[in-house]
Amino acid sequence: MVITQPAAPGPAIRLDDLTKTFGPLHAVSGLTLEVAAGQVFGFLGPNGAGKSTTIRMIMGLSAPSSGTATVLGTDAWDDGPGVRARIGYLAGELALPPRLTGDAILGWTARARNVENRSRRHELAERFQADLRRPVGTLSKGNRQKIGIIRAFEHDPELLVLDEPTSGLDPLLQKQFDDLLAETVQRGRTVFLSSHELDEVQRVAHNIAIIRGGELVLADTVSALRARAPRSVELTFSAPVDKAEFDALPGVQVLGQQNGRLVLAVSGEVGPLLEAAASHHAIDILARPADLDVLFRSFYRAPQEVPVAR
Ligand SMILES: Nc1ncnc2c1ncn2[C@@H]1O[C@H](COP(=O)(O)OP(=O)(O)OP(=O)(O)O)[C@@H](O)[C@H]1O
Repeated sequence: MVITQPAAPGPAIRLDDLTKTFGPLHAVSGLTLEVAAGQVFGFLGPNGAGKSTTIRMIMGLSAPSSGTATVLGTDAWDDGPGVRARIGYLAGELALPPRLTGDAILGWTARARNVENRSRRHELAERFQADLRRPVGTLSKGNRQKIGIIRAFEHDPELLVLDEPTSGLDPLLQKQFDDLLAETVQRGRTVFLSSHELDEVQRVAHNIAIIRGGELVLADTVSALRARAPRSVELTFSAPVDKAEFDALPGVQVLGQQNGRLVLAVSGEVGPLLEAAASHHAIDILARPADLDVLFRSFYRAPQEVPVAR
C-alpha cells in the first residue's frame, strides 16, 4: 500500500528563473519570486512589461523557454489542466460568448468544474449588482467584467489569478471588490493580482512585485515600502529656523521654507526630526501619509534611471 504524505504547506506560486523569449525578445527574463499562501500579491508593471506572459506561464497556458512556474506545488506546464482546475482566473481581455446570458455562462463553467454553487453565485451577483439574465453582448464593459469576477470566485478556489480585475468598475463596486479580496485571504486563499493601478494595489496587497522589461525590479511588502516612501511634513515655528540644520537630518529633505514654515520630505524614522523640532519653538505640525505612488513611479521609468532592487 502506498501512503501519500500531505503536501507541506509551501508558497502558492514559486517562479524560478522563469524566462520566455519570442525570437530575440526576452518578454520575461530570469523571474524569481514567491507568493506566500493567504495573501494578496500585487504584480505591477508598465505596458509590455511581461505581466500577461508571466500569467500565461502560471496558468500552464504557455511553456517557459527556461525556468519553472510551480503553482500550488505542481509544475504549471507539466500539469496545466490540473493547475487550472484549482485556480479562479480572470483574464485581462475577457472574452465571453456574447449571445449567452451570465447565468448560462456561469452554469456551463460550473458544470465543467463539477462544482455548482448557485447560492454563492447569487450572493456574488447581488453584491456586484450583476445582471445574469441578459445576453452578455448587450452589457456594458463594467457589467461584463462582473460576470468574469463571479466566474473566478464562485467555486471558492485556493488561488485566484486576476488580471486587471476592476477595469470598468465604478468606485462603489471597487470597494465591494476590495472587501471580497480581504474576506478571501482571511479564509486562507491566495490572490495574485496583476494591475496597472498603483492605487488599487497599494490598497489591497500585502506584497508587491514590479516588473519592467521582463525583469523584476522590486519585490517587498507594502508596509516596508510605505516605511521607505517619503512622507510630506510641514512644521511651523514661532520664528524662522536654519533650513540647513533640518536638511542635514537623516532621511529629511527640505522642500521649501517660508518665514517660520518648513515643508519637508521625510523617509524612515521621524525621531531625529521631532527632536530637532522640539529644540526650537515648534507651534504646529502637519504630516501626510506616505505616498507609494511617488516610489512606484520611479520604478516604472526607463531602466538606466533606476537602481535594480532585488
Ligand atoms: N505571442 C507573442 N509573440 C511575440 N511577442 C509577444 C507575444 N506575447 C507577448 N509578446 C511581447 O512580450 C512583451 C511582454 O508582453 P506582455 O503582454 O506580457 O506585457 P504586459 O505587461 O502584460 O503588458 P500590458 O500591461 O500592456 O498588457 C511585449 O513586448 C509583447 O509585445
